[in-house]
Amino acid sequence: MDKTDYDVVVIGGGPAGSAAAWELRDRRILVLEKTHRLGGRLFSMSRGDYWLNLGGHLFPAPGSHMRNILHSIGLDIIRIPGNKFAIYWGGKVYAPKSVSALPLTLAMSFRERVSLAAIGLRILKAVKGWQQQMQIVYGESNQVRRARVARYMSDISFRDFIGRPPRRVEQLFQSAARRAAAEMEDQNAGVGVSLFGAVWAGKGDSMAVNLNGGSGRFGEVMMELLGDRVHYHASVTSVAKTGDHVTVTYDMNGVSHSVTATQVIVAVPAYQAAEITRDIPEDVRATLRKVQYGPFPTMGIITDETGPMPYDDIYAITTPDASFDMFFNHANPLRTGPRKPGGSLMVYSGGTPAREMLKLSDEQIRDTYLADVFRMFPQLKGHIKETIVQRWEPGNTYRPAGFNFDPMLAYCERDDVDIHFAGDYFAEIGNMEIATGSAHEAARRARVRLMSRERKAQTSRAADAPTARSA
Ligand SMILES: Cc1cc2nc3c(=O)[nH]c(=O)nc-3n(C[C@H](O)[C@H](O)[C@H](O)COP(=O)(O)OP(=O)(O)OC[C@H]3O[C@@H](n4cnc5c(N)ncnc54)[C@H](O)[C@@H]3O)c2cc1C
Repeated sequence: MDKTDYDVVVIGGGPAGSAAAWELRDRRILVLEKTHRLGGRLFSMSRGDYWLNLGGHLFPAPGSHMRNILHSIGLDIIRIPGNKFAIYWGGKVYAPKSVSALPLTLAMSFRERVSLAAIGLRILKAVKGWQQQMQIVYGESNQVRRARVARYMSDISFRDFIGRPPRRVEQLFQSAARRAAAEMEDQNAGVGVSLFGAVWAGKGDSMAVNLNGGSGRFGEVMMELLGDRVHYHASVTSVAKTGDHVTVTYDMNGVSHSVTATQVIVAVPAYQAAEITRDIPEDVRATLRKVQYGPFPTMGIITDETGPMPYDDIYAITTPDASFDMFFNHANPLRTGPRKPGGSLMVYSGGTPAREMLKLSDEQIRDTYLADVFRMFPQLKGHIKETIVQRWEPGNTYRPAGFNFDPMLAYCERDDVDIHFAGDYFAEIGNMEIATGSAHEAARRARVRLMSRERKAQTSRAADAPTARSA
């Protein structure tokens, strides 16, 4: 085996690429990241007592890959005490103690109430089924478990599952479903159900924590720890097998570079992986191309109010009556002692409204979003200190009804490949846990393959070496 420049080259420095690199840090590694930072779609910026959040923010439960990595790189999580299923409806914010109280509390007609309760019961039953699929079965690999969860209610769309309720009820579910970055028609029923399952699990709520200091801390600390093993502004254009190694070509500051590696982990969104990776089976490339993503225009807001606000005890509000679908109060986890002045909010849209919103300029997006923020909370007028609009394309990945990911799963089972894949598209809906979990598996496969090739090289060197007698 000829010596390559690196044992492993990791492409993309989002949660998946950073996690893979961290796991393989004892090896000769190189991370190629096309932007100036690590963290990908986890992104926040420190602002005094608060942080301005622009990307992913809800972190998974103890025992998850993400939590294990946070622990090993010395980052703390903080609990989110606030309500996560509040609704802005007919000009009022409803934040009942239990999600089951919503059909009884929202102002609506009798017909709408009955419809909302009936769909709610059906979703609750489906969430129970989803939770069963999520259970860990001893002896089962993570990949098999994930594939099982992804197949849950994957044959029909969320729209078919919900049916055609009265218009106002439909708007409510439409807005909630857009957290998957897609309309109800476009995502399968399992995706929609998992969205409700993540926040509707009572004490077992699987997403009840934030990263202290903001989700951007993940990438910032990874940048410090991985140091010069990362090249920034390095946009990979090709990953190709050359003899017994892999050649990675990338553009950096307008100059084309090439490096060789024994193993490569491709940790970029699926459609980009399909474009840059040569020498993979055509059914795997076709599967990567079919993975769906929807955009998320997001706006982070720093406020400078000096007294309490009506949303202080709320973390998330679904907003069917606004130009955005979700409103988040990122200061909620910090409202434990005396209330400090100021705050941090975020709003975003998904699905069709997100695509429409992205046709506007940043200023137009800001003005449209702010008009609705003021309609919800007029107390905020005169207290907006800073806004930043972020255009996430891709925003999130989701699976449509009938999507078949089996070619990629079969490829991952093979023990004769040197190009591995990781990313949030390994699940029915994208999230940081899938990104880091699939990265852990890709890193393990790369390490096994490296070790086996090193053993083979050692054996052949030993066989070639002249023995004492023949010498
Ligand atoms: C607004 C928003 C809210 C979200 N909320 C949550 C949440 O609360 N909880 C949760 O778990 N998830 C959430 N997510 C999803 C989560 O952020 C993603 O699932 C996660 O970031 C995916 O990680 P990844 O590494 O697979 O991809 P990414 O984060 O997209 O990282 C990919 C990296 O690859 C780089 N790259 C791309 N192409 C190339 C190339 N050719 N060469 C070199 N580098 C390249 C990119 O610059 C990027 O850094 C949210 C996402 C958004 C946008």
